[in-house]
Amino acid sequence: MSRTLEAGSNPTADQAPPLQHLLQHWRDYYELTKPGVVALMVFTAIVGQLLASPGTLPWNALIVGNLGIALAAGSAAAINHLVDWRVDARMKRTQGRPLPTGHLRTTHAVAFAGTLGIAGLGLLFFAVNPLTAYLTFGSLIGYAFIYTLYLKRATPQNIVIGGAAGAAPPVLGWVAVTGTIDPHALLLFLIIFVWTPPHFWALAIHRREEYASVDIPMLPVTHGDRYTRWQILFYTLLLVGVTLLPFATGMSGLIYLAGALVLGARYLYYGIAMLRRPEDPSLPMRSFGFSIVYLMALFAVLLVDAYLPIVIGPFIG
Ligand code: HEM
Ligand SMILES: CC(C)=CCC/C(C)=C/CC/C(C)=C/COP(=O)(O)OP(=O)(O)O
Repeated sequence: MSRTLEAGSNPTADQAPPLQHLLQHWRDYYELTKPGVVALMVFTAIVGQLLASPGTLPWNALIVGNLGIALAAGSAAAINHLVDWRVDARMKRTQGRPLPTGHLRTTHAVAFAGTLGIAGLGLLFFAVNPLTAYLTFGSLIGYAFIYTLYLKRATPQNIVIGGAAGAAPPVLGWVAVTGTIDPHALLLFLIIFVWTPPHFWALAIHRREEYASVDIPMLPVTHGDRYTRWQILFYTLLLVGVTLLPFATGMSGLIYLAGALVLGARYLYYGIAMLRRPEDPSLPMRSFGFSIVYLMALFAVLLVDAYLPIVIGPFIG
């Protein structure tokens, strides 16, 4: 077996005492947590928290709650690296990760994931509220085990179903403040749930050959490039419809409506362009990049819409 296929063969990782080992390899551990993804998830959780408590800052949920959610999500991401390291070693995009390269041993990664998970869920249970801890635990199991271990390898609908775990953070944030599941929080869940397929399938089109080579049944592998592009357009249209719901239900106002329409129009442009110009190899990854800007901006606009009147209210009487 080649060295890149032996997870955890690095001798310096073996011998150093635990603290020194952590300091030496902090970058590898950091990478295990998928920090970019977790950062956006925490942002959506913050928006959930601030919408749950207009006008007052829910400090405990903001600080302890988000720390707990980030630790649990980082733990789930590290378990995903552990479950997938053999597959990751065979795909160009992922072969430089800490486990396939042998920068970290699997036993160390197991200890790291376990510590993060217990710390995160413990914080949520004891210092926030039990319901937030239960729901976060469900999301962790949903992503790390149900999606990664089973769905990812079983069906091209893997990311549609598995997307539920990644869509949970605004609900987790909301529950961290109120202790109950609010229908408005479920609207935010629905937005991320419907956003996930166009987010991921654009990347999957670009990486179709890699997924095919490791027998992961992503939609472009099982149903082809063109069918996936139509599905992306279908979900983007659905997304534009779903993003109107916060306005339609009176949860958000005109600032949000304008932002959602402008962002939705841009996202639809990518969906249509990908169908009209299948020969343009740059479009799928540009659409993937825009999906991240889109979600960040949409949640930022939700916040601006809710807080602008509170912030400028005193100045305009
Ligand atoms: C099942 C659901 C999801 C799947 C399959 C998925 C898949 C992916 C993949 C394959 C990448 C590329 C990682 C790389 O660059 O190697 C990625 C990046 C990213 N995803 Fe997702 N994603 C999902 C859900 C989410 C959710 C719910 C969020 C946030 C709310 C999110 C935010 C991001 C961000 C911010 C990046 C860029 C990370 C970076 O460049 O560091 N994703 N996603
Ligand atoms: C507790 C809680 C909120 C949990 C959420 C967990 C979480 C970090 C979800 C991330 C979703 C994601 C990046 C999926 C890609 O996995 P992949 O295996 O398809 O992608 P890869 O090939 O890049 O690893």
